Amino acid sequence: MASPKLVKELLLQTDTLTKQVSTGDKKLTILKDITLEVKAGEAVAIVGASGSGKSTLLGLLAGLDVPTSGKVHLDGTDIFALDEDSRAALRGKILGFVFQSFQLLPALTALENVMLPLELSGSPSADSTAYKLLERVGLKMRLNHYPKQLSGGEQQRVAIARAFATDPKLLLADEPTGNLDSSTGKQIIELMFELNREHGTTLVLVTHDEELSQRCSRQIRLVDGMLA
Ligand SMILES: Nc1ncnc2c1ncn2[C@@H]1O[C@H](COP(=O)(O)OP(=O)(O)OP(=O)(O)O)[C@@H](O)[C@H]1O
Repeated sequence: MASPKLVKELLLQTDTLTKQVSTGDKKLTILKDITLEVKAGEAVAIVGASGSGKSTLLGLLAGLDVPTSGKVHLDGTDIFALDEDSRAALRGKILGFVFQSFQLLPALTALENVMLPLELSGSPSADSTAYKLLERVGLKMRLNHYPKQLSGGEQQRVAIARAFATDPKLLLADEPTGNLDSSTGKQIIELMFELNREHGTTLVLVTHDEELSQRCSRQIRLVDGMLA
């Protein structure tokens, strides 16, 4: 049993996390024996060549995918000891996500996209919180635009506002600058780190972007599914 102090300092902990998939009659090991720790407030980059297992690891850290063996402790909870509903509830409480492809809901406006996680978590002031966040990311003039009416950088700013809406302890991002030109990418990096400082959010980012990985306090490198 972890001590209360350990639980407070370690936000994320994995123990010999392994992921295998069946391809035809063969078993492919995508991740092998990943043991790592992330402390509250850290900004950590997961780096490595294409196919090294970065996105798979992020999916396991979020509890969106299930490991073949090993454990993930999130804020002191063994997430794979929970049933799916409890895991989803914990995710809603603790995690925010930013994806390479933004993943905004196309039928909702920018404001409605940011309001959604707030409404799902029962926030009584979803609209004013979402408004303030969109103002914070410089999109006050785009509240009622649909995703297709926004540029890539604007869509990613909405996605970041949405990810921070529930004030998550941990923000997971998969190639957040991957689909953006370099100057828009720089703005997105600045924004994430500003919000990281303002909210004290822990960041775990998968990235190929050298500038983004160097901004993080630590890099975790994967080589063929193993920690380098
Ligand atoms: N469901 C699956 N079935 C078979 N192979 C898979 C599956 N999921 C992932 N893989 C393989 O596992 C490896 C790791 O994939 P993953 O997407 O985690 O890599 P990555 O490091 O994020 O790559 P990239 O930087 O190109 O996005 C790849 O070779 C991929 O083809």
